[in-house]
Amino acid sequence: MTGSQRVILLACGSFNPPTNMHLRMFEIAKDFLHRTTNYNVVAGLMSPVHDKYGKEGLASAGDRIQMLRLALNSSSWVHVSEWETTQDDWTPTREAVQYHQELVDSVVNGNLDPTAKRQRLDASQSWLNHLTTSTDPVVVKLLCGADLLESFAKPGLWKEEDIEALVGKYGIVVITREGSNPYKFIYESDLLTKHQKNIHIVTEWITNEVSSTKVRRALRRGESVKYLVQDSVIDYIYKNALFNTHNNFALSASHKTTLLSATTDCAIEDVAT
Ligand SMILES: Nc1ncnc2c1ncn2[C@@H]1O[C@H](COP(=O)(O)OP(=O)(O)OP(=O)(O)O)[C@@H](O)[C@H]1O
Ligand SMILES: NC(=O)c1ccc[n+]([C@@H]2O[C@H](COP(=O)(O)O)[C@@H](O)[C@H]2O)c1
Ligand SMILES: [Zn+2]
Repeated sequence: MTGSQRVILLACGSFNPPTNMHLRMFEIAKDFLHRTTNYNVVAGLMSPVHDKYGKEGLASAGDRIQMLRLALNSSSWVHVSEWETTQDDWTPTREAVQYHQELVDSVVNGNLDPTAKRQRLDASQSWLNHLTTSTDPVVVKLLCGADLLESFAKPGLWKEEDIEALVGKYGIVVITREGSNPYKFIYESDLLTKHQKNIHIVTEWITNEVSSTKVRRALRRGESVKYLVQDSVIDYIYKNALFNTHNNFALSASHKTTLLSATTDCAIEDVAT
């Protein structure tokens, strides 16, 4: 794309576990940006939150990274960034965006000597490699659902200067979610209205209200989550007895996930009898 601005979409979240909608967000946002702006989306990154985020029922970062890797096997352009999980503590989202922007700046635009560049590329992620085929600048934007945008209003949750940096300096791409009204939310905020040009609202018409919470609930109850989560992720969850699936362990050990997911109800009866 000539004259276009290269963009990386960075989604921060728990991904506990990653659902198909987490993956869809990237496809929806990319299509929208290519249709309505001169952005060229060159990569997507999923940045799982640190264990110390402390959300109830949060699987370990190691498990969440493995699940993301499995889920992203089918994507040619979205990758996992482990950086947040390797820090000593939880990282505010502004810092996560800033880190990735600085990393990209140093490798794509920076004046690093070839050895330092090599080290940085080796130490980091393969997604950086293909960006170096051009010296056109790359900007990192936060990709999120409307609930995350609306959480800006929760008292004490976000620093004002972080919100200002996210919308003013970097930019946000927001996917609508059932029950959200991001346009109204922006209208009611002076700060967001000031930076409206940098907030891209993507109305998702093919709505899918899957959430990790609902998936965990279904798993806990031994219900099928097939077609909500990638098969490879379901396998991983059962093999590692995540999200209280150990209650259904006999079930998982004796059945292939595909079979299990399609026939959970009968399988439960089989095991019980
Ligand atoms: N169905 C969805 N539609 C739009 N955005 C979504 C959807 N599910 C998740 N997201 C977005 O994905 C990002 C990561 O969210 P998160 O890991 O909290 O997923 P979640 O499904 O909301 O999980 P939980 O139920 O545990 O809060 C957030 O920006 C969130 O808004
Ligand atoms: N002040 C902040 O930067 C801030 C506050 C709350 C959540 N977050 C981030 O939002 C993401 C969403 O997490 P949830 O799973 O809680 O919806 C996480 O990556 C978390 O780090 C950031
Ligand atoms: Zn959430």
